[in-house]
Amino acid sequence: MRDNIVAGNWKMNNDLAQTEELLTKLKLQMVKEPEATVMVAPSFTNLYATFQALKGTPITVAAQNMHESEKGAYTGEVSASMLKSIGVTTVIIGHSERRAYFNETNEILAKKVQAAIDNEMTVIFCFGEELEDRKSDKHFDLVETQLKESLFQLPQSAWKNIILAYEPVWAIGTGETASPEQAQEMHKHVRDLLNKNVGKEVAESTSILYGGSVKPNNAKEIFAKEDVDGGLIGGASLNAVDFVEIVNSF
Ligand SMILES: O=C[C@H](O)COP(=O)(O)O
Repeated sequence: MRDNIVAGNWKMNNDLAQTEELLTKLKLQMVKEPEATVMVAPSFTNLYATFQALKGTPITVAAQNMHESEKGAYTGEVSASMLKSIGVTTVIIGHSERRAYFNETNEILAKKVQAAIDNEMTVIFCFGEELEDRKSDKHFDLVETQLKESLFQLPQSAWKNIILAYEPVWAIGTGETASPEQAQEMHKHVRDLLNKNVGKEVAESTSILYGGSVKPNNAKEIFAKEDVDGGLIGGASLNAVDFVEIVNSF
């Protein structure tokens, strides 16, 4: 039995006052026992306040990124132990925006994942193809390479702390979602890859989220697919009513 998960990635949005306002609304709207594990990922400056505000609620807090080193001269970076010191034990790694704008390669991401696992953190690992890759029918191979080069070196025991998030780049923030069938097709491909490269148990137990323009009006249909175990939500997670409606789509 896999966990259903809905995670809101707030990206570089909301200052402290706006974060507090959103948290107040979320706490009011969210049902006490949601059908899914619910997470939100605010910016670094709002992590501590978010963690404190959500204590005692069913919503957990994730960071949007971390550095692969434990400490040192890496100006502007944040380590796993720093996150853990404020109670944050989940981190998004490999988001396409990090890959595209901050040159995060599969190799760097492998190091980040390893550092997170060494620190007993949970990783939401993002991967997905660009439109060009899909048009030239390379999307399955590209995703295989992303997973192979960043994750398949992990021991089986690490996989209980890995959540996967398939995010086709062409569907992020564009209003264009992958169809539920396209999402299911890729998720099934990923589960087959897990089966082949890691093992049957991991393939069956790893949650694979879909991300890319998930909204209240399409979440139900996407989440209903057999191999889709929830969503990583960008834009719609900034609105408490929309986000809660997505969470309630299971
Ligand atoms: O991390 C979330 C994804 O990038 C999806 O963003 P979006 O829902 O705004 O398309």
